[in-house]
Amino acid sequence: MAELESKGNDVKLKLKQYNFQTENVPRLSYTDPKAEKFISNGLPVVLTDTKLVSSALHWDLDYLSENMGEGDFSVFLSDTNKFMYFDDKKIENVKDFKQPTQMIEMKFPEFVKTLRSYKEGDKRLYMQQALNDTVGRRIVMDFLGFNWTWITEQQKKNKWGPLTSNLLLVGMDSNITPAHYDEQENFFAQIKGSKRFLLFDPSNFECLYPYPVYHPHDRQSQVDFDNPDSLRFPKFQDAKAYEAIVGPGDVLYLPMYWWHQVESVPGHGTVISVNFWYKAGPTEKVEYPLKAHQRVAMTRNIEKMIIQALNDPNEVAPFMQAMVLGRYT
Ligand SMILES: C[C@@H](CC(=O)O)C(=O)C(=O)O
Ligand SMILES: [Zn+2]
Repeated sequence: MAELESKGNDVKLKLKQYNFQTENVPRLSYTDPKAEKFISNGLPVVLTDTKLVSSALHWDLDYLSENMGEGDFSVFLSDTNKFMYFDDKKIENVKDFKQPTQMIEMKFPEFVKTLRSYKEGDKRLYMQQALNDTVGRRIVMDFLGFNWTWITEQQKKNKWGPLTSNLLLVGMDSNITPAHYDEQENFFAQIKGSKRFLLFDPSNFECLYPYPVYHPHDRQSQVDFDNPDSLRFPKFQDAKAYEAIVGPGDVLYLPMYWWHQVESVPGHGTVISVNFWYKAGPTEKVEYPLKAHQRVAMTRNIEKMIIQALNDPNEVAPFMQAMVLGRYT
């Protein structure tokens, strides 16, 4: 991370500038009592010395090519540098849905070859694959070398559910995962290169205008950060952003329901990360006023009920308008 800090201003210059204000996410040692407090309060924090993935800091394209085994890896192709997630099981709900990316299965060496032969104008690539037991022995040893003692202690202390997956992310610098939220707790470990996170707490729901729950882009923001439509999304200008730049060895605690846009910092070549997604813990006792993430969960449940009851996504908006317009507005 020091290398990145020494170029602090350059990095800022290379990073896209947006019109919302940003505040820095704290960078703390995991031994700092404040760090544990942030995690237990569901607030983002960058932990600088957990050694969570120290056993993988030597990972690079050649090493992974030799040791990732014979399995297939999901590689997303995009005509732009944006890789917006979509749920293909929901495509049937939206007429003429335009897939923003194509996903192809590749062996790791083939992915590396394609990545290395990339030239301007080609489709950009982003591999996103949950680690599984098809990987080679060396990767297994590296994986077993993760700091499971610390992270399992965090899981227990915060009463999270089970670890659901470790997503391996291997992408080109400048790749962007547009703003979205996930319904799992996340320790995001950076291995090679750097990533900039723009984070928004769950109360920004009204400023980030997520797609409807039935939409393939459920949980993703409708707002194009590069060209926000202030007529359709007038509250976007009120969004309150936090910023974190993570480099090799850094771990970002990314709380469930927190919005994040993730930008691979230009000029660092291939960018490699592994995340640790944990199921939420048991629903805490409901206290009033409701917390923002509880309101988001409630909104989602109500939308799902209406979608199921009407059995036609096209009837949802008119139904909700009839319920609200002229009665609650
Ligand atoms: C996939 C990742 C974003 C990225 O690293 O491009 C993310 O959204 C997450 O870990 O929740
Ligand atoms: Zn995410």
